Amino acid sequence: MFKVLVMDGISDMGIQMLYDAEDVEVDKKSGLSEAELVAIIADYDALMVRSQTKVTENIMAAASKLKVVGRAGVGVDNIDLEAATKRGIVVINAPDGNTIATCELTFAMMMSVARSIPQAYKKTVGGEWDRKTFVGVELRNKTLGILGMGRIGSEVAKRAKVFGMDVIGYDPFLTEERAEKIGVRLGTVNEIAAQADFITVHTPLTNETRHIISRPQFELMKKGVRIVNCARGGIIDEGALVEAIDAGIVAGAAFDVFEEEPPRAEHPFLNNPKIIVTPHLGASTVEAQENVAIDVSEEVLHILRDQPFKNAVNMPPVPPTVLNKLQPYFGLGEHLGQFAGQMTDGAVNEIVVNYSGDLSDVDTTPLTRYIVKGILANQLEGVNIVNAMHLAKTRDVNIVTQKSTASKTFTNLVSVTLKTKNEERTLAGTLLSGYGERIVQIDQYPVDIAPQGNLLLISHNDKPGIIGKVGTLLGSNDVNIATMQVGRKVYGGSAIMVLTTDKQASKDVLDQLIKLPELTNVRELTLE
Ligand SMILES: NC(=O)C1=CN([C@@H]2O[C@H](COP(=O)(O)OP(=O)(O)OC[C@H]3O[C@@H](n4cnc5c(N)ncnc54)[C@H](O)[C@@H]3O)[C@@H](O)[C@H]2O)C=CC1
Ligand SMILES: O=C(O)CCC(=O)C(=O)O
Repeated sequence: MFKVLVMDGISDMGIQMLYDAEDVEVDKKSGLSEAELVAIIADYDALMVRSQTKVTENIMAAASKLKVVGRAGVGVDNIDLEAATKRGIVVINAPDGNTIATCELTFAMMMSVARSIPQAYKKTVGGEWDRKTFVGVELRNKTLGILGMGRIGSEVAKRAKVFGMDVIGYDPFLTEERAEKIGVRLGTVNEIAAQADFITVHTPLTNETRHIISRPQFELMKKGVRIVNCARGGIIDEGALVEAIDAGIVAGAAFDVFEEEPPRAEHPFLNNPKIIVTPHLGASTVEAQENVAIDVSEEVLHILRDQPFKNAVNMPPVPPTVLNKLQPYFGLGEHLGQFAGQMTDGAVNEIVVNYSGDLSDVDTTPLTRYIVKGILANQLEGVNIVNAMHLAKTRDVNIVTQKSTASKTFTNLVSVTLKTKNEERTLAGTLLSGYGERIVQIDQYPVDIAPQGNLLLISHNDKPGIIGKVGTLLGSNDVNIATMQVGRKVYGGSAIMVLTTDKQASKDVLDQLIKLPELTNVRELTLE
């Protein structure tokens, strides 16, 4: 039974599938301190949060069973990604579910700041009928500058066009073609600062975007500009904004997010009549909360059940077309890794993976993760596809990936070479239509083995009668042979024998085998 801890009031409707799952037990809690989470987290296989809970290194360190942290939203700045990656904990988010909600809040903020709606409301309910103070501006024919033209920024741009606005966008990843398609002009941050009547930001908070709008940009701005931030506190320099309002440059600002949340009672935004604020409500619609909770619940279930998942933040994204092509090979990759890892002794210095045929024209990094996971799992505990590359790097294992266009015999071939100080071993496998995974080469020997269960890998000198001797010895020790493969390059030379057996041979049986004079090496391998 998997235990899932759901924090921060994530929508019950959205997590219904977790309540319905027979292999999952859900605990809902909120407002726990770091120490309280540290005390209980070891019980849980999955943790789901919004932006309130900070998932820190201390919490991860105590989370001995935790496989996944699910963020019901976009930004993962409340989760220590490095700590998660180190421990093989997958961090997933729900990037699509709250786009429209946040875009619509941005628009609501833009219109509120254009017409001073919150200020007018406050006066009216206070008994004043003031029709002079609140003369606003229209959006039509105004220039909107958008920093960050991803999901939310693009949706804001579309709506702004319908309102008759001229839109300038800045995003290092926005191509001219895409900008043209959305009907947006490209501009630099400073061009936007100089030309816009409204500026809204929709980037993540990174080293590049922190204070991307600060004093030098405010100094370029037209008098009367209005500023909106529904992305992250810190993208716009809060102190510089207050100065620009006092200097009469900025006519109004609307902020949903703060450098420190919740803001201190004496925060300068909270008593400034030109600044309207909301408590990080961008994603707070019934629809968005349901969407993100459904998306995250689905992914959490996939991860707990060892099924493929897509929105991992601490692993590079895999485009669906690539994933479709690679997914059938994940099992083969892991088995090749497990096999290769158990074929060698001593520390691995280098792993060389060669992909040929069908796999040579796609980014095979996700498949390499499975291979490396299989190899390291022989030596280390807690290896998974999230931390496999990281663990290899921290152990100075060099990973080399090669591609060759065609294999002479197979339409696809994955070969793995492990180099240690003393040896170099190679293994190759393929996916055969109708037969599934096959190992087709061990070192220089051609073989045909299904990589599963218990295997005995025997090196021997090719002599008449050796197969009989091995069979008799195993039989007399009640080890039933399921399949047997023999490979050799030349008659009478060195050869290998690979047996699959119905149960593991005991240490005693292995000792008896190695005493047979024709055998030079015996290894038992277990593939999961
Ligand atoms: N207020 C709220 O409740 C919510 C806030 N957000 C915030 O909004 C942000 C944007 O969300 P999405 O549009 O879904 O993300 P997204 O990833 O689709 O878009 C972000 C865009 O920012 C661009 N970008 C990155 N660095 C940049 C830079 N230095 N200068 C200009 N552009 C840069 C990226 O290229 C990308 O196109 C999130 O990172 C999150 O922090 C998201 C949802 C709700
Ligand atoms: O969970 C929330 O309400 C915050 C949403 C947010 O900021 C995000 O998705 O990045």
